[in-house]
Amino acid sequence: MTGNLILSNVTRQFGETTAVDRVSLSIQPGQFVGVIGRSGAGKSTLLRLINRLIDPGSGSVSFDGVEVTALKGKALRAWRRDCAMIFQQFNLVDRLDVLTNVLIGRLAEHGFLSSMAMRFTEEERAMAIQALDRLDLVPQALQRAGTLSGGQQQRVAIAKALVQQPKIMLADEPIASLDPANATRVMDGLKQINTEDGLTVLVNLHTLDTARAYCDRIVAMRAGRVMFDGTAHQLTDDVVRDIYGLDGFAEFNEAVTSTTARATGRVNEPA
Ligand SMILES: Nc1ncnc2c1ncn2[C@@H]1O[C@H](COP(=O)(O)OP(=O)(O)OP(=O)(O)O)[C@@H](O)[C@H]1O
Repeated sequence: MTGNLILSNVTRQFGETTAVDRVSLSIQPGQFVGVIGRSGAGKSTLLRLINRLIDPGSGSVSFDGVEVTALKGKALRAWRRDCAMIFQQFNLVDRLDVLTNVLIGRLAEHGFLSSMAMRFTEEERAMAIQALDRLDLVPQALQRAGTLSGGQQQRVAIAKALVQQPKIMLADEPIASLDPANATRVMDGLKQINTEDGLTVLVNLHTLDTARAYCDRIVAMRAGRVMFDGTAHQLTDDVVRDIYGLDGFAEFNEAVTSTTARATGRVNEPA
């Protein structure tokens, strides 16, 4: 098993809009990949195509040589468990405690009846506590999720994703609604898991400085197309201006605090 995720010429339209336009990417196991782009660039659609929340109009998504777009029934459910997804709005059950929210990540392993009864084994509880410990959330384990800060809730969502024992972690703008301090803790949590477990992480981001600080590889999208695919070092300010124009550059750079290395980037012209 290699853990290679390969997208070939993936396209998805919504009416007249081509949300994702002939995207080809090959993502090796253990990479920390940031997908950047302005609102509407196709970032969310790309992640949803990978975990099959939506289907492509054409093209192929494969993982370890298995065609993901052809999966059905049990195999599709297994794939959704293998590729955990984290959302901007956390997707926790506010009235349930943190530990139970994390355990919900195990439900894909349960049959219908034990899911309904929310019965979990001691081993699963231990796994959930361990995941919470990695994200510094053990003291909050019995607190209602809705009473936590946004950053803590997002870290609970990461713990919940971890107990799914995924092969790849997808995060759709996980820090878009957080203040900088909480955003840093969430990104640190993702990076720690990536480094310690070798788990592939694919994360949609709005700001350049975050992508440059955390990602081994940055994919920049515009109007559904991949316009750049390279390292943070290669994604110079000049390259960003080429792709997004001056307005886009200013928007991306709102949160930029550090200066950027001046290296030569690779820009793919749209076909
Ligand atoms: N379910 C849908 N129905 C119709 N149009 C859609 C749907 N999902 C996405 N789109 C359109 O596809 C394009 C890409 O949207 P997408 O949400 O993937 O972009 P994004 O880069 O994630 O933007 P944002 O940062 O605002 O979430 C947009 O024009 C959007 O309006």
